[in-house]
Amino acid sequence: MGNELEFYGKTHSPDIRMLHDMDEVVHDQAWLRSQDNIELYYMYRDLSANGDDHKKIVDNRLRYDITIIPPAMLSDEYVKTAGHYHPAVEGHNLSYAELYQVLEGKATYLLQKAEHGKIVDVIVYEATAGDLVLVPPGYGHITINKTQETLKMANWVCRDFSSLYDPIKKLSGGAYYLLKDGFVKNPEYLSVPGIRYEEPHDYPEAGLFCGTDMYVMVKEIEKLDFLVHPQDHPEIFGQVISV
Ligand SMILES: O=P(O)(O)OC[C@H]1O[C@](O)(CO)[C@@H](O)[C@@H]1O
Repeated sequence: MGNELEFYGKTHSPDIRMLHDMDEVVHDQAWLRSQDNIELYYMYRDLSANGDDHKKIVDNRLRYDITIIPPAMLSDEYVKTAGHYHPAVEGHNLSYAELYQVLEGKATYLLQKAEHGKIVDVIVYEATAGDLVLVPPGYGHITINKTQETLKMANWVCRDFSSLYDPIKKLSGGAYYLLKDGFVKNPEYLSVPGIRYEEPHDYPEAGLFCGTDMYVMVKEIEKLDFLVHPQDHPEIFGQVISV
């Protein structure tokens, strides 16, 4: 109770990520073991403004979610999502992408690309309200709220797959932890490159612009096909795929 979200006049209840759902990925394990199982963040999945929109979204194999992450410290670490990768699109060695937009507050997005068991790229985006961040194929991702404000963000993603949590759980979290003093490498990873900091930007090829509520893409939903068929969209993924 008390965590409902209003979206276009309808009330939605969240899935709640609890602290002990995150046992494997929290930096301070001694602290974690002494803690009660508190609520960390709230996921409102498969939202739509009305039945027509919902049909369009489902017919196009998409999903629109909102996630709310209140400020919190996990001992010395800023609150974050559990983190996951996406599976490969059937018949291709390219995994599904995902598009985020910050609605309120500020987000730190950590993206990491694994190849043959090694991390070959780490990107961090600092995003504020209106900013878009695309998680390209091949990248696992974690969202961190390092502020004192609640973070509210939305995502568009293909609805036909389950996220892969094990690769990040097995290595006790992402390639870096964001602690009070800044990013520190996770020693469980054998070799990790330095962080590349990138700025959120528009994706004009897909009609996506920072500052415009990306839910409105439901009106031209075919432009989000790059989330369902990334292999057909070198105009969006050409550069990142070749990193
Ligand atoms: O699944 P995690 O790593 O807890 O992250 C939660 C986020 O992932 C999503 O499931 C989409 O990837 C969102 O609903 C939510 O923002």
